[in-house]
Amino acid sequence: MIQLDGLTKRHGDVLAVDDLTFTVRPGLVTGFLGPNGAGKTTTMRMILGLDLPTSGTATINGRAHHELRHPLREVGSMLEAQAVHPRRSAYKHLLYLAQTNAIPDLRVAEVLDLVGLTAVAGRKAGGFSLGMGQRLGIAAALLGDPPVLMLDEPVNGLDPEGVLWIRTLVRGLAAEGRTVLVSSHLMSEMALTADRLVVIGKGRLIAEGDIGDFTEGGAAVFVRTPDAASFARRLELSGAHVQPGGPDELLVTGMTAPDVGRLAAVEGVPLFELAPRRASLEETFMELTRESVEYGMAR
Ligand SMILES: Nc1ncnc2c1ncn2[C@@H]1O[C@H](COP(=O)(O)OP(=O)(O)OP(=O)(O)O)[C@@H](O)[C@H]1O
Repeated sequence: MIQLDGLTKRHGDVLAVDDLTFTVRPGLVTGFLGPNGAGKTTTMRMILGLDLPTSGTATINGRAHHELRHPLREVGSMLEAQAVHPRRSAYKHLLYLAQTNAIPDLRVAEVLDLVGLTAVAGRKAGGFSLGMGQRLGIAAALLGDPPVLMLDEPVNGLDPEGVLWIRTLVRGLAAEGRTVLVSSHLMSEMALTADRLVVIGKGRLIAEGDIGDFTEGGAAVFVRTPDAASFARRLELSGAHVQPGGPDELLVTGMTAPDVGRLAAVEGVPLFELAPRRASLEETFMELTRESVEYGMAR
């Protein structure tokens, strides 16, 4: 479990992270979302003890990072900037990490296999493609078989096969009962990967909840009927909100699809289409972060 309590980081005039309090639970993938500059990386760096908070605390399974006896065995991470010596082979890189963290040498071969790098383990990491570099970063994160994992934008720049691989891996790690925090600005990706979302903007918590909560809020009902104008008036009299669409089309909010259908039946209105529409995660995210993005652009 990762627990943040009033976590705050100030860089001069910039409040990069502003009083963040939330919990990342085990057994789930938690997506950490926010527009560029929202403070995701800074938050992850503080959890990992790489940046000191101005105030507040971040703990991993109840302890601050500096209190962890074998950090790599308690939390694995991959931040955007990869610290790999370019002339060192993937195998040597992982072996060095293992030996400095009291992890058995044999585990290196295991994680290389897990991420599909066994065949290129002897090659210099400097010559790796982006996708291979990400796999090596993940191998390092998994080296200590940690119960907690944090990945900063792991799918950035990957091809579809790489994206699918990360998605499957991350879901598998959570299914094993691990705590998994994944940052991203790709809402569509999080919709497929995450169970829960924490959304931040301007360093502040904007929303937190199960993935379904983010799409249900904007639920609407699409209606196609030749009596659109009169049915719209009837719907509004019943308390729904109606937006006209194309010819014969209505978008109804504030009423469920079965209730719209029942009202049409009572009124004798022919329906050619009646379909619940969930707001996409992308739309909900844009709506939630509009203010912080505008603020960001005005700076
Ligand atoms: N070392 C630093 N010195 C000064 N300002 C910083 C420093 N690190 C981050 N910031 C600022 O803090 C804010 C949050 O940055 P951060 O990198 O954490 O955001 P992010 O959500 O990870 O964004 P991105 O998706 O663009 O990486 C930004 O305004 C950034 O410019």
